[in-house]
Amino acid sequence: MVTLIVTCVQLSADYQHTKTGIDNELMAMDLTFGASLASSTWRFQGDVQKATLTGISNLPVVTGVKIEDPQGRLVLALGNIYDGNGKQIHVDADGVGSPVTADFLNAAIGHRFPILYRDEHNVSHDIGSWTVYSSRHVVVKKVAYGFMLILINSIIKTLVLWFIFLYVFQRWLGTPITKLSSFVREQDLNQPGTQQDIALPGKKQHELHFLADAINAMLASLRKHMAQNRTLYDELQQEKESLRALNKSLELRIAERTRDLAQANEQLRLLSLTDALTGIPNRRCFDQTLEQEWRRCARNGRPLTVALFDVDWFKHYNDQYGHIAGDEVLRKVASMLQQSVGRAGDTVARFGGEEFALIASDTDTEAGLSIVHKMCDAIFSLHAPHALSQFGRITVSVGVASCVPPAHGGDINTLLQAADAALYRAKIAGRNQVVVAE
Ligand SMILES: Nc1nc2c(ncn2[C@@H]2O[C@H](COP(=O)(O)OP(=O)(O)OP(=O)(O)O)[C@@H](O)[C@H]2O)c(=O)[nH]1
Repeated sequence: MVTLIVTCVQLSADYQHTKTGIDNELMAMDLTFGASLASSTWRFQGDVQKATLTGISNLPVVTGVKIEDPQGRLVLALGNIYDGNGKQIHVDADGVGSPVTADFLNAAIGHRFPILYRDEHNVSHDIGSWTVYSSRHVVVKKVAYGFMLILINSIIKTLVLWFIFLYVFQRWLGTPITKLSSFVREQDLNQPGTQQDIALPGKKQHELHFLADAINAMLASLRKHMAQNRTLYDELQQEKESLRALNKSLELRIAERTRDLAQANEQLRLLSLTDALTGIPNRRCFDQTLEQEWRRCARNGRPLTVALFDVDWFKHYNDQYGHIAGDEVLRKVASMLQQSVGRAGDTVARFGGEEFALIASDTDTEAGLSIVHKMCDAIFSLHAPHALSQFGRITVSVGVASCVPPAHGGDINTLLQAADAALYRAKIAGRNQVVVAE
């Protein structure tokens, strides 16, 4: 671009210089041809005039020439001239004029000179004027050659400068920058032990050496931080492993504790349903079992029998043998009652105090009586001495009640009350006997 601008400036100056030169040449023509033209015009020597004009028009800088009389009328012309109307025309050797296309290059530069003839008395006569023309085309043609030289010169200079610049750039900048970028690209900070620095050739005196030093420092810092990160990462992994192990052991302990808790709950549940003194189901268990069996028999339309056992004259027994002995008897009675029930589904429970109860599902009165008698016989067979009893041993009175629970409604308490009423009657009737509810 700079070359182009410089060339244009140079060309413009050259154009102006050439134009001035042509102007000067045209101006000087009057000195050369003025006298000849004045003489031939004064003497009306048309041939000489024409020959002179042909000679003038053959000059390289001249494009046209014309002679006019003192009144401004065209006398003789050759080449491109302006006529009396100011129009540009071309006059050939035969004096025939033809119009010329007006354009920038054809625009004529003319110089008009008076034709003065000095006679033998040294008197000056104005006998007309002559005008010589050149054009921009002539100037451009002259300049073109110079322009070509200037252009070629500029191109060669530019190319040489470019090659020098490229060589210097490549030698001092391109190669080191490529080396630096390859070095940075090849660095793998995740590979410990590949530590190396970059060193540029030459003395450390220009910016690229400073850049290389900065890159080396930066990489050293990055490597140091990466090593620290790796150590931290390893520590974190170890922490993670130990946490995982801890978590696993905690899970095992929780599972163990959960199992223990479930066992403890089960034990508690069993304890809450077991009578502490005798080890057989307690009153709560009796109530739950009776309710379940009541519903089951109601669904199946099956009979259900309940029996209430009460140890006879037990207050007297306690009084006679002591409370601890009384506890022992209660344990024996409970154990015997439980052992003597026929089926696994029958439930014997401590009803409260010295009272026990039997639940026999799918059992009518007759079958229930059979079981109850068997149980009473077992108690009687214990031969547990009771000095204050008329039977001399521990006996029980029993009230038995049976029903088929209704599918809807019905009241368990009614059945229990019936059994209790039967038990009361057994007591009234003399004890050690079984009474069936009415
Ligand atoms: N040793 C002992 N005695 C108990 C227990 N529970 C209740 N008793 C006693 O059992 C006795 C029951 O007496 P009562 O209700 O008068 O009846 P009974 O003396 O058996 O007379 P009848 O039932 O009419 O034959 C009371 O003295 C209670 O203290 C117990 O767990 N252990």
